[in-house]
Amino acid sequence: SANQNVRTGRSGSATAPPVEHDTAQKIDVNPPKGTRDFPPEEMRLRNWLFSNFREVSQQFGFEEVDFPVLESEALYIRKAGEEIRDQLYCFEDRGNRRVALRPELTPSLARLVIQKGKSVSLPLKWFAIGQCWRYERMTRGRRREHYQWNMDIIGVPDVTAEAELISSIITFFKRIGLTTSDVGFKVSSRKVLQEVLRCYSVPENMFGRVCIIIDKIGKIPRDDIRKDLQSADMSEVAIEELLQVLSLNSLEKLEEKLGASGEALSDLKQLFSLAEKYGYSEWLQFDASIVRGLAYYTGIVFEGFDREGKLRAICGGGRYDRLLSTFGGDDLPACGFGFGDAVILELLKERGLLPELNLQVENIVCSLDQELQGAASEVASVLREKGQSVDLVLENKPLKWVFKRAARINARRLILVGKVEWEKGMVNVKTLSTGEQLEIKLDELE
Ligand SMILES: Nc1ccc(Br)nc1
Repeated sequence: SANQNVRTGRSGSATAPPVEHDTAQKIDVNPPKGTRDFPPEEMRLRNWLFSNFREVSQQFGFEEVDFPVLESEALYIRKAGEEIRDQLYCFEDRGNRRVALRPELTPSLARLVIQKGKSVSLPLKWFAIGQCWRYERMTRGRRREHYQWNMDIIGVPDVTAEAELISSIITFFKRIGLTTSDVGFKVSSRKVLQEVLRCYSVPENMFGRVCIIIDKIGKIPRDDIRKDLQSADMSEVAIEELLQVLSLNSLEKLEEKLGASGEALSDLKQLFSLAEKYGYSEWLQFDASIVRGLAYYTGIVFEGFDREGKLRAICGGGRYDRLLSTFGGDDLPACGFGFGDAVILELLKERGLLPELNLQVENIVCSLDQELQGAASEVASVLREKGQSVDLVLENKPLKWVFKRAARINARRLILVGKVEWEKGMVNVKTLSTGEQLEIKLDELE
């Protein structure tokens, strides 16, 4: 309290003994392996990215949702051998519950939709921006967390939903200055795979597993792909046929291979026709090798890629009509995508499209002597009540220091509270860009 001379730690008086603290031990000031801090400059860039995610989602009429970063491990235990399962950041909590840091948002969304049940009217158009985790042996030095933007449409069985989702991502790309010469979408349908597997009587319960194996094409040696497919009960002939179909990159060739009656072809034809109507056909290409690495996709799948081919997929998504029933809910048609915060920033950096985002404070307020500090606080409050931003100088600093700080925070005005002016109810206002200096009555400040 004011009348005691209690040491407050750093600046207390010499008389009282120092407050005892835990014995100092040097801690590692870096964040845990694979994780990031967001100091102001990085946080401005992240906020810029997320504002664009959010504004596009709202422009498409989507509502924002979020879920706990910690979920029951059971949400992610799928038997298809996915990488996401191998890298689950999971543990047993103090209540002996098996829990996991979410590796993706879609299972949480499915859980919430089931929880809401009949109380929500369809279709649901929800979006979320959430941190997702994986525990990867740091041998590969990759990140263990990233932020993902998701948009999902629940309750629409037609590919009109997928067309709308792709349109929203293209809108986002255009907003941040990317064009179809920078990025594109590879589009296919898992029904292509399904139709081939059925021709060779591969058991339905192998479908998810085969998809995960196919997704590794280009990432592991071709012979390993063949071995994995053999282990999924596929014959040599079936494997050959499958690998041939996966190399198709035109709907005409797909029709020659699979015939004109299959759902895969009709879905894809409808999607490309809708793309024409949206005006984004040039952004899409059919590529039968696209299956995506999540077991629950059942129909159209797509991924955004950089045309220079230097980076990993920018985003990806598709239809997952069976996910809800795997959680014991009633099946509902569903589709969505995930868009990570890493590759897009690498791409923008490479294209020289990262925005210049500087701190901008309208006013810096400073008293010219110690007994006017209270007056300076009064001036700051008056300006803040008018909705203006104010950096109030809190200590007795030389003017040279104040001008330096004003430049660093890009202040528009410097408000000086001096004894002579203050006695007349005035303050000294300096417009920093022009150097113009005025004496203004406090209640006329705006
Ligand atoms: N699923 C997932 C989670 C975290 C990171 Br980093 N990458 C992928």
